[in-house]
Amino acid sequence: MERIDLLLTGIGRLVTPEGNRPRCGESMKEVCEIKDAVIAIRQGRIAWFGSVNELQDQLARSEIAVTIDVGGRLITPGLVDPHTHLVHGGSREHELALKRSGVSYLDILAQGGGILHTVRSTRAASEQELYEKAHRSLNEMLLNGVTTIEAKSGYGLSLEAEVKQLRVAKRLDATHVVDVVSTFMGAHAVPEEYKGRSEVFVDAIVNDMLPKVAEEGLAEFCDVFCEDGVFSVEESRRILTEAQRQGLRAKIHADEIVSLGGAELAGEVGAISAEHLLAATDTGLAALAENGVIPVLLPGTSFNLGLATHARARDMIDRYDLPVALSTDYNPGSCPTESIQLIMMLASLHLKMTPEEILTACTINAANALGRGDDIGSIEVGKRADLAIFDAPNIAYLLYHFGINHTYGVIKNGKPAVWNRLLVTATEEEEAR
Ligand SMILES: N=CN[C@@H](CCC(=O)O)C(=O)O
Ligand SMILES: [Zn+2]
Repeated sequence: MERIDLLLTGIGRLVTPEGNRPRCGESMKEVCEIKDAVIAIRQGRIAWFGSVNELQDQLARSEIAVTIDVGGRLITPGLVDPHTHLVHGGSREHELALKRSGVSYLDILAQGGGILHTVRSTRAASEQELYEKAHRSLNEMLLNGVTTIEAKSGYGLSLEAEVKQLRVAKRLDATHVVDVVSTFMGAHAVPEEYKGRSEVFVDAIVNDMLPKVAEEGLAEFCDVFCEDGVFSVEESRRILTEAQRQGLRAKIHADEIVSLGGAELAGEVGAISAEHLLAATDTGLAALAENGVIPVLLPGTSFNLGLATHARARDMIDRYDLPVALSTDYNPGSCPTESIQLIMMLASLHLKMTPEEILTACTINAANALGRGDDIGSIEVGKRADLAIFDAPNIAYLLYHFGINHTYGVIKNGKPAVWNRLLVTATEEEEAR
């Protein structure tokens, strides 16, 4: 007899992209769909899955510890959110009136607000305060069906405060059921004490911060806000190549507002992903395609900033054969939402992506944007049993019925982490600490 720890039955529809690699262009639409499915889980991983009718022999040969009937619901891989600014202090609702009166995002930053406001709040917050705030956000994400996220630093902008943010992210990864992948983003803005001396701040990033982050293993990735008035292409190149030399993989906030050449740089340095890309040129998109860079699109940000333009997802998929990923960009300024389901709806509305493309973008392509395509991002034998269970008949319904949370349950590492819409793991482990 084959031992099975958990058997999920009564799956009305199982939908998943296939394989471990990023799904490019046309192939983003190809998902595997199984009606009346079952999933067997052993030691936190998928043992086997498929149509219940075709698995009768397998079922008869199994010794099943626990069976849960999911009542005809929809199951997908656990969603992956590959671009968040999870750990930060404070909030910025006071900037709402300014934004509504037409002051631009970059002007608010140039006036010492925006990211710099959050830098002041983050520096002033204790590690415990940052931890508790981020923990609440992680719960929201989990309740949305998310099982792995990326978290960037970049609101410390000093060695001490960046390390504080990254330590909080590490602690969350250890204590919270959602996996947290860390990115060092010391080059998020030039802090006030370095105003007009960005080259000196870049020296501090390269000579002081990066070595500390690399030595303590505080982050896997390094990101730079390559933008007009923030970090130039030359400065971004210097930081990212130095980060790569020290063992971190490159990510770039590229061509978000101005066509600066961030996408071209992403291609040149062989970044794992390039994010935003609203203003990316054709040359930039070609550079991503030629160098296997994953475009991570953040439609919540263009929506919340009230921009008339959106990232060219259709061109990326149809003309450049790119593997588009989607993310919340959760942060206190340009996109204060943890809701990946809202982002999925906006990807349908503004980016004109199909339901299948959106699922692929939020699972296997997002997993690859974090270098984790072999372990998560699809329902596959041997992969981690991270699953989202939705109160929906099919994936199109998730985009159609908007503004609500469709998640009924979440299975993380083979165990229920959300059930009947409620958190079931208040992480006993964490409480014991
Ligand atoms: N654009 C730069 N960074 C974030 C926003 C950070 C903030 O406004 O606090 C982003 O990805 O949108
Ligand atoms: Zn961002």
